[in-house]
Parts: sequence; structure tokens; C-alpha cells
Amino acid sequence: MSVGAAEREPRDLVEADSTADAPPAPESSRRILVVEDNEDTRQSFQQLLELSLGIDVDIARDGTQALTMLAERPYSVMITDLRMPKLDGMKLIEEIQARRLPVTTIVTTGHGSIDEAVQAMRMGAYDFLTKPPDPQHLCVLVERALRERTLQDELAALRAQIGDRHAFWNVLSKCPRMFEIFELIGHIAETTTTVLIEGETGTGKEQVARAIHQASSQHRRGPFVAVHCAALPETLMESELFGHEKGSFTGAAAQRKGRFELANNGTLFLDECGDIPMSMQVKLLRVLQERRFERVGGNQAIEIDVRVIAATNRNLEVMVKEGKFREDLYYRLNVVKIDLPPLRLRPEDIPLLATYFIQKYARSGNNPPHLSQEAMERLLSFAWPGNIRQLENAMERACVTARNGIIRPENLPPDLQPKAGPGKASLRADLTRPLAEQLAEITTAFEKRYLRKALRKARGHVGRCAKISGLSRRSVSAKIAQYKIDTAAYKPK
Ligand SMILES: Nc1ncnc2c1ncn2[C@@H]1O[C@H](COP(=O)(O)OP(=O)(O)OP(=O)(O)O)[C@@H](O)[C@H]1O
Repeated sequence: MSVGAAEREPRDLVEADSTADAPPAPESSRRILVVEDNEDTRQSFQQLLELSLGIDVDIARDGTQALTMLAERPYSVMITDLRMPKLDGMKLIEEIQARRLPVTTIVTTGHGSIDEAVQAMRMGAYDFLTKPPDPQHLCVLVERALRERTLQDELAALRAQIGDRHAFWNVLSKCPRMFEIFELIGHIAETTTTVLIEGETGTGKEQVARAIHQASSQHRRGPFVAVHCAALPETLMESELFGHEKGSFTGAAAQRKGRFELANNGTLFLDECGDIPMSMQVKLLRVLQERRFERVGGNQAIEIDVRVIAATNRNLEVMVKEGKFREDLYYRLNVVKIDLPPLRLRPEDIPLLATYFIQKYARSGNNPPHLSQEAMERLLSFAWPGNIRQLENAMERACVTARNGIIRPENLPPDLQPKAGPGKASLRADLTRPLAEQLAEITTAFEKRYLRKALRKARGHVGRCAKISGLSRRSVSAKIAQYKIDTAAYKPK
């Protein structure tokens, strides 16, 4: 059965079910087919769904008629009985799979025939309902199935456009390092393994977590619940994660479920896990080990079946060495680790993602603007400290400010505009001077910029700066001296 759908929290607290983010398909393409041999049931389904969801619903009395209708026009969702004359529900699903018809199927079944419904789900049905269904549950489930369909249709369109190899669910990339990550996700998707995703801000950690959730046939039936640990004050964290009983502390006016409970049967995404305070780390460790916990103020153990994905833009290994993160929790989270490369190390992704974001943000009804060669060169030469999120924001702005359907360099944000002053090499090819000379200038300017940025991140610590840059400490020190960079300026005051 559908799990957790009825237990949504306000969006600012819990982002349940990634498919909820997907924009609905155009009304014209949202159509439901009800396949049912009992006329009264058929009609009550039709009336209820049309009235409650405002969507056109067609009806078929058996599998054979349904197949004819599915061949004639697209349907987003099909609700089918299993036991019917002529072609029964199971054979209908088999045919749909064989013909690769893009419809999301919900099966209905009488009490006592749950095994058949489970069998239908193994064959590709999305979910099942026991008859007679609770009207509210039916509508919630159909809405979820419609969102699932929209997501699948969008992904199919995207894949057709950019080629299957360059997309894993919602994660686009042309970078070989990312292909290895796609393969790894493929291996772990069907397990309940805990995953740790490390990567700079905006590299797509949440996007990858959602892809893992979607790629798992088991977990995607449950919700995806994201917890942004850095945004939660320490005093609230325990009750947010584990819930509380009524009266357990001042202000606990009613019992409340925590995020672990809300994510049951799905995925819990712990974003910025490096910000979890020490006091909470020990409690989290216990839950990960025992897969059970008590609500704050409660004494009843609640068992959960959840995949935990943790993400951080900090280096947890270093935090462990510095005594800021528990080693046992680190190893518990780090069963499978995904290191997301920053955008500057995957330049092949810049044109792919830029084009994708331009299409996403193009004003509706207009053709997406064209990215000029000069603007593309500017994108390729930028270091993208904010990674994919920064590129997305830049493309959103460019779509708004583009004139005559063309994005030119001046439509890009100020960060990407050339800055006046010495030391900034221009990327404009000057044919009056030798190439080697200009390349040397560009390299010097880029090294300086890179080192300054890395020192800022490393808070003036040369060793950490060396680690970030992948260079030895000695070469970093030599370059710092050569470029006369004052490391003290980057140390916290
Ligand atoms: N490979 C990708 N393909 C398409 N869109 C992507 C990809 N990676 C990231 N995005 C988009 O970029 C934006 C930032 O991604 P996301 O929020 O997943 O990054 P993050 O690493 O979790 O960021 P933070 O460290 O700030 O939490 C999102 O809008 C996401 O949809």
C-alpha cells in the first residue's frame, strides 16, 4: 500500500516524496482509465475521481477493451481490477509491459487476494487498493500515481533529448567520474545500505540522494524526507528527528511524529550531517544500529525501516581527527561513500547543464534563448564556487534578461563579468601576441584565484589548502610565496 502519503508536514519542515516537486503534466494529457467488470463499481470510481480531482476518466469493462483504448490515446494512470472476463488484470499488465505503454497502473483487489496484488506489483503495477477503497485514500493514491507518471514522462523526454547515457534519473552528466557514480547507485539502489555523499555546496548532493531513492523499487514507494540539519537548532533536533509525546516538554501540546517515523519505508536524507551536534550524534548512532527509537518523553520503542542518506560539504574524516565528529558514527554512515566532483572538475557538464537550465527557465510559450559562443566561453572559464546551483541561478537570470532570443555575456551575473585590474588575464584571444605568452598569463591568473579561494575555504591553513587543491604542501607554499599571497588575511580573526 502507499505509505506515508497521508502524513505530509508543511513544506518548510518536511519535503516528503520527491515526486511532489514535479510540475503536473498539462491538463490535456492527464487522463485516467478505469478497468472494471462490475458496472456500479466502474461508475462510482469514475464519478468520484472526476468530481474530486477534476480529471477526465474513461471506463473499460475488461482487459481487451482497455488495450484497445490504450492504443487509441495516452492515459496517465490506469486503475484495473484483477479478476475480469476475457483478458484479466494480470494479463493486461503483462501486455502493457510488453508493448511498453507509458501508463502508471494501480490494481484493485478484494480482501483475501493480496498475494495477487503483490504479484501484480512485481510485474510492474505501481500500487494496489483493496475494495471497497476509502475514497480519500483512492484520491491520494491516484494523485501520487499522476505525479509519478509526470516524472517518468519528463525523464523519458529528457533522455530522448540528451541520450540515455547522460542521465541517471534526474541527475545529468557527461563526466566519466559521474558515470562511475551512476553505476554505483545502480548497485546500491535495491539495498538498504546507508550512503554518505560528500561534495562542495551545490554539487547536487540532494539531487543524487533523490536519484538513489527513485532508483530503488522498494524505497520509492515510501516518502523521501529531507532534514537540513544545519537549519535545526540543537534544542529542537531531537524532537524533529524522533518526534515527541504530548506534554513531554513545555510547548509539546500534542504528540508529533519525527522525521525518522515519517520516512518509514522510504528514504531519510540528512543534509549537512557535519552540523549534527555531538549530543545528537550518539542518539543517531543508536538508531542506525538498532533501527528503533523512542519519541521524546515516550517509552515505547518504534521500529523503522528506512534508508538513511547523509550528505555534507565538510570533510568528515578531518572532523573525526579534530574530535568534532564521532568516529563510530562516521563509519556507520560511511558504508558507501559518494564523492561528488565540483563543477570546475567536470567542465564537460557545463554546456549540458546550462542548456538544460535554459530550457527549464525559458519563459513559457517562448523558444528557449540561444547561448552565444562568447557567453558559453565565459561559463567554461569560470570556477563555479557555488557549483551547479550557481550555474542554475545564472541561467535563470540569463533567461530573464536575454534580448532577441540570445544570451550574451552581459546577461550573465556580475560574478562572471571580467573584473578590471592587474592580474586578471582576459580570455579574449589576441592574435597579435604569441599563444604561449597568453596561456601563461591565464594560468597564473587562474592559479592565484584558485589559491585565494582555497585559502579562504581552508581559513588560511596551508596544509588544508594543499589538500583541497591536490598539490603538495611544499608546492602550495612555493606558489603562495611566488604570488605574494598573505595567508594571515585568510585566518579567522
Ligand atoms: N546533475 C544534475 N543535473 C541536473 N540538475 C542538477 C544536477 N545536480 C544538481 N542539480 C540542480 O542543482 C541545484 C543544486 O543541487 P542540490 O541542492 O542537490 O545540491 P547540494 O549539493 O545538495 O547543495 P547544498 O550543499 O547547498 O545542500 C538543484 O536545483 C538541483 O536540482
